[in-house]
Amino acid sequence: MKKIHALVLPFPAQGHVIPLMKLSNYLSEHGFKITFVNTESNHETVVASLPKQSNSKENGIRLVSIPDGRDPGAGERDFAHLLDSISASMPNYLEVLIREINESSDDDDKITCVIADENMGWAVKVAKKMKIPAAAFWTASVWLRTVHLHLEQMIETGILDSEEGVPTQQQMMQFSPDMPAMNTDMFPWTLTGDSILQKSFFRSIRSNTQDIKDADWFLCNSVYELEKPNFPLNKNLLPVGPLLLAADQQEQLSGNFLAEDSTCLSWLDQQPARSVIYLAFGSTTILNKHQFHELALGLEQTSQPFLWAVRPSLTDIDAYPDGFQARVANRSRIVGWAPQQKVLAHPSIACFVAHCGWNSTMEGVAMGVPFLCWPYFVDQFLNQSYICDVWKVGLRLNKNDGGIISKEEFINKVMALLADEMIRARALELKDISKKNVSEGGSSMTNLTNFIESVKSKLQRP
Ligand SMILES: O=c1ccn([C@@H]2O[C@H](COP(=O)(O)OP(=O)(O)O[C@H]3O[C@H](CO)[C@@H](O)[C@H](O)[C@H]3O)[C@@H](O)[C@H]2O)c(=O)[nH]1
Repeated sequence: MKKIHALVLPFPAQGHVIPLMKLSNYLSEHGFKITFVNTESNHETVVASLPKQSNSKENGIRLVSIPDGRDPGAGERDFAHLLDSISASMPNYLEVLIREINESSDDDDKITCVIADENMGWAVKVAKKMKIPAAAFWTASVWLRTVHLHLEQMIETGILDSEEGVPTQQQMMQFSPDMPAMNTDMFPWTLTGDSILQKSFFRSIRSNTQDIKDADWFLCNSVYELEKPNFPLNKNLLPVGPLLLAADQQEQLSGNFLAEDSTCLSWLDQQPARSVIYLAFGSTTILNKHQFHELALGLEQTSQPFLWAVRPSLTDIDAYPDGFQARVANRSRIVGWAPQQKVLAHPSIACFVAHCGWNSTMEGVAMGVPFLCWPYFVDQFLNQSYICDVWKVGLRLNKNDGGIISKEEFINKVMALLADEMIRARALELKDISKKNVSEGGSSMTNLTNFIESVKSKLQRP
């Protein structure tokens, strides 16, 4: 029988590379050979942060790269330019890569299936043109995908301007009677804080949503029970989440862009059960100096131990209050990049102060940890609404009139969250639901197994 060789293509951002790498680890352990395609700039960071002993070939995952089409030295955060150059140049680079691999391989080694991030929906078209079966993979909430699937309808009915996706007026939208109504000002592409980016983002969402339509399979990193009302609106979408790194598999690749600082795990071992506040803001959040300073003071004034992931680009290097680190040294750990999944699973963690990126949301839910929500942009406000209003496993932090989450607000909400037994109980219920889904016979696990079988059977057909 022909071996399955999947080419996996994430959107080139941390919150996309990680879940597709988790999926790749799983598939490689179930007989797939994986060629994982990064853009050239991300390739170096992913390879550099691999554990020294890891050998991606042995894992069955080969890391390769293609250009994203931007000039060398383009700004890391110039997302608008990135979105435009991806759609202009990457389809061609991808086609060339697939041809090169197939022409230099024997029959058993040719690419037999493409798994593309839906944010790279054009890759489904490339695969189809080359007569290769394709799966589309959605990395965010199904709720967000529902909104995207309604874009053309909202443009036709005049709710959205077709150029920039700006709502023509503020109004409440409800896509399913069993979901909360959302104000049009929560549409993620309008929450980028930059009109050029908004336009590119909207254009990219529209074309990707069209391009994925011919995919053979649709997968997402979610859990059926958590997003039930959205599935009837997302035909054929199979939830396979929460995707996690296997706790006992040291050899799995993480896809991190920064090296993990695992020294915090032994520090966590020394802390009392359910005592530590864990704070992490994903890969793109930026806190201005004033906000960061205020948060640090708030942390100092709670008497709780805390573990804070402060990536180098989170804030200015001199944003800490004078003497802060020395004053909190005996009850805190600050790391550049935490081994987040292991941290959230640790019994000493009491709560998760999170920016509500979808991966962090899924990981926190899977580990049964209550959330304090600090959304920054795009879909994170929708995810906050899930956490606080739908699942009821967390609390919101509100900004003051100056646009800042004050230290008083932070302290009050941390204390309220730690004392809230209902939230704690509900978080444990969701943990249980998530765990069942990814255990043998659970719906996510069954979907993954069926996907694998379906890919195999497609390859056997002449
Ligand atoms: O110190 C850290 C901080 C984060 N992480 C991991 O990094 C990932 C971060 O992903 P996510 O929580 O989704 O945040 P972003 O990186 O901000 O993700 C982008 O992509 C997501 C998925 O599409 C969107 O939901 C977000 O809004 C978008 O910003 C997660 O797996 C975390 O476990 C670590 O391992 N260590």
